[in-house]
Amino acid sequence: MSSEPLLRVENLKTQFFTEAGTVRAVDGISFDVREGEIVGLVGESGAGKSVASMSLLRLVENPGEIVAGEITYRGETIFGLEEGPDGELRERDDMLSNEEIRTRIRGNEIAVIFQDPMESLNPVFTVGGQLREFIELNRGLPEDEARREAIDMLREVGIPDPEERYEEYPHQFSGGMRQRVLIAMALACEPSLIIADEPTTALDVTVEGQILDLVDELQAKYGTSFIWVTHDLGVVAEICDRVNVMYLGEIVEQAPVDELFYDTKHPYTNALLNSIPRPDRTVTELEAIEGVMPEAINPPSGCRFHPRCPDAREVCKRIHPETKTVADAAGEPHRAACVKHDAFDVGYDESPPLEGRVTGEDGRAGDEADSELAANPAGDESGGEGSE
Ligand SMILES: Nc1ncnc2c1ncn2[C@@H]1O[C@H](COP(=O)(O)OP(=O)(O)OP(=O)(O)O)[C@@H](O)[C@H]1O
Ligand code: NI
Repeated sequence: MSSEPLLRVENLKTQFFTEAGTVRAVDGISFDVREGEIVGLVGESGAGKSVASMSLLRLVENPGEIVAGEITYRGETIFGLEEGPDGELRERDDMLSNEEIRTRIRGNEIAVIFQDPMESLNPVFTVGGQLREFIELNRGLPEDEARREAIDMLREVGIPDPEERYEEYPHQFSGGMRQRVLIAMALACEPSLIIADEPTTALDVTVEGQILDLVDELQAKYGTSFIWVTHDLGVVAEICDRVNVMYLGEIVEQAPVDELFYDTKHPYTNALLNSIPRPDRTVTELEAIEGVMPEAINPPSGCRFHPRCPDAREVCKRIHPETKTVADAAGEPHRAACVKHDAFDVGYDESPPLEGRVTGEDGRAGDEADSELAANPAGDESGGEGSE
């Protein structure tokens, strides 16, 4: 906490202006990444994880736009707005130009790894050739030196016989090996930060485990910081130091990884945890999270999670909670956006449970509600996960 973080994101908002309405994909998130740590960005599909990641390098495309917030990397402004003389918001003078982002930051300082290596690798060129060219362009090395470096990098990420594999094409590599190539490419310019957007999601569990081990190893060796995007809390447990849980464009819980798992403060995180297998729990059946995530065009009033939340009360429909520090996690703030915590003091304890909710043994009812609906706290927003 003492030194300035590597990357600081404050109140970032990114929206898509579509015919159906404004999609508030990222809606005021704040987090930071320190030197040498792996920070998780976790949440269900549509939570805004990828849009947040793309925003960090100003890669959001039309009809999307960053509309608010500040992104600072090593004291430099990647994004920042100020009020102009006409009262309108305008980009700050000290904001890096597109040219500076492209030549100085992207790849060299902050690299990105995406889920699908085939999108990042060109099928008609050899793997080695692509890596070599990337190194030549970004590090200004002569061809033979870049070639040696590329082979070293392939070896470094655990590709056997790198000299021979250098000459092969992407389709000759397995999914896991392709992902290793992308990691090599990301590492090639020795960036300080790598943003990895679900890079292991398409892989089988064993290969995923190997890649995560590799990342752990490389992270320790190079001291690279990572932002690791995933919907999988199992992955988070394996590699992250600190975690941000996203729901409908917002960060609803933020904590060091152990605190997130063992002292969970947000019901959504709890629901996510209940939906994965855990070695320290004997669950016979995995619980699916009730309901589906609503659209980011028209988010629910109050707490956006309230229609699916087992702890929701009337007050949750009205009050939109900011993310606040609700506990101390060994000197680190443990933050959550849920009014059931004392830090909010908005009358949660006195507030009646939401109408039509199953609240326990006595709350069952609603005469015309059939058993399926009554068993589903999310009511008509249900994704059809009725238990019987
Ligand atoms: N080009 C676009 N135009 C309109 N809406 C978009 C666009 N890209 C993303 N969105 C919307 O922004 C929201 C966040 O999407 P995002 O891809 O960041 O989710 P995610 O958390 O990465 O999900 P996933 O796990 O499926 O990758 C979603 O509601 C999505 O529909
Ligand atoms: Ni995504």
